[in-house]
Amino acid sequence: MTAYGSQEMSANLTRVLMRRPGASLTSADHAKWHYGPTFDGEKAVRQYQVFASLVEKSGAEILWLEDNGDGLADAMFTHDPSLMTDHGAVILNMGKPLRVPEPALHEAAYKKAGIPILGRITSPGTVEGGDCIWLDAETLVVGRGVRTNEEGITQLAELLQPHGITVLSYDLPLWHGEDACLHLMSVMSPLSSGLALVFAPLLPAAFYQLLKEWGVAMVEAPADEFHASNGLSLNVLPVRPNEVIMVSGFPKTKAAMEAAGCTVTTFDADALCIACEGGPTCLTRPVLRRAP
Ligand SMILES: NC(=O)NCCC[C@H](N)C(=O)O
Repeated sequence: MTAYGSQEMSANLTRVLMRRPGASLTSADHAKWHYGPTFDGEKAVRQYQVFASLVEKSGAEILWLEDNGDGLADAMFTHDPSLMTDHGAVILNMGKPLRVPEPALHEAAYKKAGIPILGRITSPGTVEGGDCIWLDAETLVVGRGVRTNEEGITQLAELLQPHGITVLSYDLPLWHGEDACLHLMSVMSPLSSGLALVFAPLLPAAFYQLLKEWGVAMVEAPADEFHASNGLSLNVLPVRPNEVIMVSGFPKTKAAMEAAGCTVTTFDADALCIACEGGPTCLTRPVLRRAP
């Protein structure tokens, strides 16, 4: 099956590229990878298994990349090295130097699956998938920050423009610095086409105004849980519109989404997501999202 296509963020998750963590993660030097004090490789692998079973249970087909000990601990965050469009995959170029080899793994997986490659971002351009959010199928919003630069955004816009896609870009704050991970998806998680979970204080102001103009209803992520989770309380994965998977331990954020009509499933991820700075969306690269 070669099905692909995804120019939206919350339609039914039908096919997804994921990498099971193994030796590369369990042997990772936490200081080198900027992993926090709750990092525990073996526990992270167990927590990942629970997460993967939730994705499987949602009905999505998983295309697996395996961790064969290549040392790429962050490669489990498959959201970032490529972007899927209705016209094929865009192979991105990483802003975090330790992650530079990862896009080649995605390219090989897509070729094996018979999914066409639409194009590539090349140096000095950088774009990471976590900085890209489809507002609608013709509008991609990109966060310019430590991981995604102006040259990368220009390349991406040129690649997508012939397909009728407009790229809008906004500056992200530095927040915890160049070594930490702050993507556009760190401050906004789409829940359905008209609803998003946001941490407004870190949203680019003009992007916040655009969301209001487009009539996107915003659920505010409670600040205390956002800070306590290193921002991961906000990173939630829709498997269907208004049906999401999130990290456990943040009841106020969960309740806020439920009050907005969402069904929320949680899993424990202190050693995996909180420590490694990436949540459920970051652990998945949607290959096909299909409207219900
Ligand atoms: N899309 C995301 O926010 N991905 C999280 C990636 C975390 C990883 N440790 C990184 O620093 O790139």
